[in-house]
Amino acid sequence: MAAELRVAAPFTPAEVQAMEHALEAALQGPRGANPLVGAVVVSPDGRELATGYHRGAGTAHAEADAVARAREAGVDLAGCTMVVTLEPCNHVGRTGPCTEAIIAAGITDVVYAVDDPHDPAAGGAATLRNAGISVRSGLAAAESLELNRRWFEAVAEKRPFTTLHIAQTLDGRIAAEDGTSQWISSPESLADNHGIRSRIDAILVGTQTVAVDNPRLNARDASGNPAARQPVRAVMGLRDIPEHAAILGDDGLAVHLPTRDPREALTTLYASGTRHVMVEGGSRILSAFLTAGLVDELIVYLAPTLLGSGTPSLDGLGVSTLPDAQHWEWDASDGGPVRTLGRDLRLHLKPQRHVALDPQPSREAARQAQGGY
Ligand SMILES: NC(=O)C1=CN([C@@H]2O[C@H](COP(=O)(O)OP(=O)(O)OC[C@H]3O[C@@H](n4cnc5c(N)ncnc54)[C@H](OP(=O)(O)O)[C@@H]3O)[C@@H](O)[C@H]2O)C=CC1
Ligand SMILES: Nc1c(N[C@@H]2O[C@H](COP(=O)(O)O)[C@@H](O)[C@H]2O)[nH]c(=O)[nH]c1=O
Repeated sequence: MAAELRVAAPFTPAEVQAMEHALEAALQGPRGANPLVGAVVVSPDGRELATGYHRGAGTAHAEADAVARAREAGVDLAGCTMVVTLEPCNHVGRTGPCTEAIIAAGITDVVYAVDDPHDPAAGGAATLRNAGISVRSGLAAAESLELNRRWFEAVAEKRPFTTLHIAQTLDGRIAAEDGTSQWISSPESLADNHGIRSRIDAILVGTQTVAVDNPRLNARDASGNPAARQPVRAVMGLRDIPEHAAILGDDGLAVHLPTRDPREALTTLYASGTRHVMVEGGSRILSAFLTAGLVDELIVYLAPTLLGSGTPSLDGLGVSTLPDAQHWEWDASDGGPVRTLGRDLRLHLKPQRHVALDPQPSREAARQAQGGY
C-alpha cells in the first residue's frame, strides 16, 4: 500500500477566518497616502484576542493598533499569531516600526497577505524572522491586492494617490450661471471636506477657480481656525496666479503648476513629497484627471438643490457612445458608499477594475447581462 502523503495546511482555519476579519477591519480606515490595513491577533487555541486597523497617514499602523488595544484591555499576546493584510513595516515613519511592536508583544507567528511594495517600509518579514518569529505570507493575497488596488498602482507609478472632490447639485452643477458656488454643500459636507484637507498632502484647483472664487484652500474648523496640519495649495494651468490671490497666503505652501497635463502635475507634486492629493475642481480640471484615468477615489457631495443651468460638474470625458462610459464602483471603506451629511448625501466611489470588453457584444450577451431588459 502506498504511503499516505500528508502536506501541512499552510494556514489554519482560525488564521483564514482572522484574515477575513482583518480585511473587514481595514475597510474602516480612510484611503490616501497609506493603504488600508487590518490586523487580528489569534491565540494558540484559535480565539481572536485583538483587532486593529490603520486610520490614515500619521496614525498607528494596524498591527500597533491591535497590540495597543490588547494592552489597554490587559490581554497578553505572548505566543499568539498576528494575522495582517500587509507585510508589517520595518521603518520609522511618522509612527514606530510594526516589527518592533510585534516583537515587544511576544508574538511568535505572523501571517500576512502581501508584501509591502513601499521601499522605506519593506523588509519587515526578514526582520521578524531574524527575531525568531515564524512568518508566512500569501493568505488572501488576491483580496488584499484588490482592497488597495489603486494604491498599489499609484506606488508603482510613483505618483500621489488622487482623490477627486465634486460638490454638486442634484442636476450635476458645481456653480450657477454667474459662477457663484458658495455654498452648494451643507455645513456638514464642508466640515467633512475640511477634515480631508487636514490629512492630505496637497489640494489642487485650476487657474479659473482661483480667478472666480479666490479660494483660501486651507484646512479650517467651523469657527475658521486653521488646522494644525495644512496641505500644499497647488494651482494648475498656464496663467499666473494673481498677485493678491488668497491662495498664496504667507506660509509658503502655495505652488503654481504651469501645465495642463494632469500626469505632469502629479509627477511634480510627487517629487516634492506629496503622496495624497485632493483635486477640488473646477469642471475642466476634474474632467482632465478623470479622462486621464488618474483618479483613485471619488467623493461626491450631492446637494438636494436644482440650478437648471450653470457650470456642469464635468466638461467632457471623451465619451461619445455608451460602451465607452467610465464605470465606478461603490467604495465600502471609510464610512461606506453613501453617508448623509446634513441635507446632503456623500457618495464614495472607486474606479472599476479595467475589464477588456467585447467591442461588439452580441445582443444575446447584452440581454443576458441585463436580465432580459
Ligand atoms: N462646487 C465645487 O465643487 C467647485 C466648483 N468650482 C467652480 O468651478 C468653476 C470653474 O471651473 P472651470 O471654469 O472649469 O475652471 P477650472 O478651475 O477647471 O480651471 C480651468 C483652467 O485650468 C487650466 N487648465 C489646466 N489644465 C487644464 C486641462 N487639462 N484642461 C483644461 N484646462 C486646464 C486652464 O487655464 P490656463 O489658461 O491657465 O492653462 C483652464 O482655463 C467656478 O465657477 C468655481 O466656482 C470650482 C471648484 C469646486
Ligand atoms: N462650492 C463648494 C466648494 N468649492 C471649493 O471650495 C473652494 C473654496 O475654498 P475656501 O476658500 O478654502 O473656502 C472653491 O474654490 C472650490 O474649490 N466645495 C465644497 O465642498 N462645497 C461647495 O459647495
